[in-house]
Amino acid sequence: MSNQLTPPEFLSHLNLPNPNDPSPSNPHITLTWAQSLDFRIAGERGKRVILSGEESMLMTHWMRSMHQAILVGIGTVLLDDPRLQINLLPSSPTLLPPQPLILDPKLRFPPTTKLQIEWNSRSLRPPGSVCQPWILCGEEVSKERISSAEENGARVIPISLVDGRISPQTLPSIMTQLGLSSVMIEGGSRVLSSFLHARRQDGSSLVDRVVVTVAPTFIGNGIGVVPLGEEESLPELINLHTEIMGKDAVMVCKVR
Ligand SMILES: NC(=O)C1=CN([C@@H]2O[C@H](COP(=O)(O)OP(=O)(O)OC[C@H]3O[C@@H](n4cnc5c(N)ncnc54)[C@H](O)[C@@H]3O)[C@@H](O)[C@H]2O)C=CC1
Ligand SMILES: Nc1nc(O)c(N)c(N[C@@H]2O[C@H](COP(=O)(O)O)[C@@H](O)[C@H]2O)n1
Repeated sequence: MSNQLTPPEFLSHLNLPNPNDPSPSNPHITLTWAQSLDFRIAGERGKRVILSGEESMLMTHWMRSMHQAILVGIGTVLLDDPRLQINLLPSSPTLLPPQPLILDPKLRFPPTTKLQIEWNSRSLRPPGSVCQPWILCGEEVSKERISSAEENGARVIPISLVDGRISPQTLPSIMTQLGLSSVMIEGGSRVLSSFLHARRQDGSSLVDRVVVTVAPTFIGNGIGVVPLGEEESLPELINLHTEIMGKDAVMVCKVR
């Protein structure tokens, strides 16, 4: 746990909405990941790799605390079993974890995940220090399956799918309905790709900021930042700030 009481100053480049403002109509979207020098975010068959050093991992927890929600795809939940907590930050009643949102079209979310187990044992923890997992699934998921996930302690939000997926363009309105004004999207590969490619109706990027931690490591065989074949049409990024954090370089960018 860190003794540093405030987030790294360069995170002001995220340009987040004031948390005291009522939910804006366009919730803020930050896309973030940690990658190797060879554009990988995980090892063979999706095995989790710790790429971030101590300093940049701490920065990631600060970013989590600055957003109202944190979003990952079900692929990441099944492969990494993440906690999505802010456990590296000093304990303080003013530092709260973000609301976890899982994109899970078929509602595969198992009751054995750390996210679920930690929520179900919340009475053992300080109030507000753990959030209920909220799962966005397809409307066609059976009532039985939804009831079962809810009985296990998750909140399930059925929404209409586009090509079998939760369309990135629907996320802002879902977030507004849920009263969430900012989200940090942490991956994995397929989710990063669909949001990097996503545009608003006026042609601008759906994503407000991209924060990339680059670790001086080669992974070789592994999972790319975006799936194979989806690299060609990636948008151009405009660098707003680069911070050296320990062994890593952290870049805050805008999407052109
Ligand atoms: N180094 C890093 O920063 C991170 C690495 N990872 C790695 O990423 C890997 C998991 O990536 P993936 O298998 O691609 O899983 P993923 O986490 O991207 O989830 C993909 C699933 O989400 C569903 N989905 C719903 N809406 C979607 C949308 N709009 N776009 C894309 N998918 C949508 C898909 O149907 C699919 O089942 C793991 O190996 C994990 O370790 C994950 C997060 C961060
Ligand atoms: N910032 C960062 N650096 C890495 O090296 C990583 N492997 C990740 N992965 C992301 O963090 C999630 C797990 O975090 P917790 O254990 O819950 O704190 C993982 O699922 C990825 O989303 N991130």
